[in-house]
Amino acid sequence: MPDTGKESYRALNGLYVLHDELGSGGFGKVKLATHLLTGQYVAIKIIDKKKIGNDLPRVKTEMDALRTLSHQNICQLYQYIETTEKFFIIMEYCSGGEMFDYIVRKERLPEAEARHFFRQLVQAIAYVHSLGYAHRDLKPENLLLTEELKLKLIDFGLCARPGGPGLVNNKPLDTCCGSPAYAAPELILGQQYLGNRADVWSMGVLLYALLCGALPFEDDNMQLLYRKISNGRYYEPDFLTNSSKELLKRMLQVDPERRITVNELLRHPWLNSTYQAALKWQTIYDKNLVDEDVAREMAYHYGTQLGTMVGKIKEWRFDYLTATYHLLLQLKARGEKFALPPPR
Ligand SMILES: O=C(Nc1ccc2c(c1)CCNCC2)c1ccc(Br)cc1
Repeated sequence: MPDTGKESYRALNGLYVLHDELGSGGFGKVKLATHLLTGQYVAIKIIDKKKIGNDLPRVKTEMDALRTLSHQNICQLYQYIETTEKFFIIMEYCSGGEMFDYIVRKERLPEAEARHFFRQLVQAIAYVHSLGYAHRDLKPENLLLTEELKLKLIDFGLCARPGGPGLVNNKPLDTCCGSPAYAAPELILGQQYLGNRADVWSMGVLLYALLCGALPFEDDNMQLLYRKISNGRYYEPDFLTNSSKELLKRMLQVDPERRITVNELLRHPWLNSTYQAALKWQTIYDKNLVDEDVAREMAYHYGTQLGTMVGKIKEWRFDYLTATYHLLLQLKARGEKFALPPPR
């Protein structure tokens, strides 16, 4: 009997039910699924080991990053299942879909709306860099939106990690990666580059896309595209305000030494105008703090003491228990009732 695919999904039996496909990335497909115990939607990235071959290290890189990163603007890892044939990466479902589709639908965003999203991206990247990571593949397809139009960063398959091949913070990196249209000049020229500064360039390309509904550097011919990026000259539509033009100029500096840094970005007037609170980039989550209401509901369901359940949650094993905790916490944060069935 040919493998209907069902067999290789048996690791999900009783835990998740799969629904339609949400997208297929470089690594495999992402499917919508239901987490059975809570009835909540999740996104499951399914990676076939045979198909990724020697790209396996990128999956490990992403998993290491996702285990460490926990931030309000980063798509949360819930659970990770490895079988002989597949990886199942169970993630937060972002029902608003990709930022790419959002921009296409609206053509371009008014400055205030672009600011609403860009502030969240800067917060996510400031947090990622503070832990010594660089994302290195920033593009609209890797920015997802929740129902409440919160921004969530995904796809750390190309990120540079601390102590990896060439550190991130002000240490040279030499692996070329990411999507050319968003890639920094120093990166496409194959020079050694700093992950943090390359991310700022990509964020500049993203800000241009948000504000203009087009890319600053575009050409079907790869060589011509590379030349445009290396020259760093781009069209400034008349509808751009002077402050937007000034910020784009600071971000799309060909010389990484002259490019604005993330720390300067956090304080830039363009990001902070019309907002009282300065950008708070730190994570709102504390791995040592477990929500007691959620833990109590889980202790009831699993028939354990509250203290025992809190201890189990704090192990952060990214198993079904971790997924259940995050999903109940999300329900509580949305002010919805969260209850688990009584112990069997
Ligand atoms: O939620 C995700 N994608 C998604 C959610 C909703 C929609 C989309 C993608 C686009 C397809 N149309 C429906 C709207 C998602 C979550 C995590 C990862 Br990794 C990759 C994708």
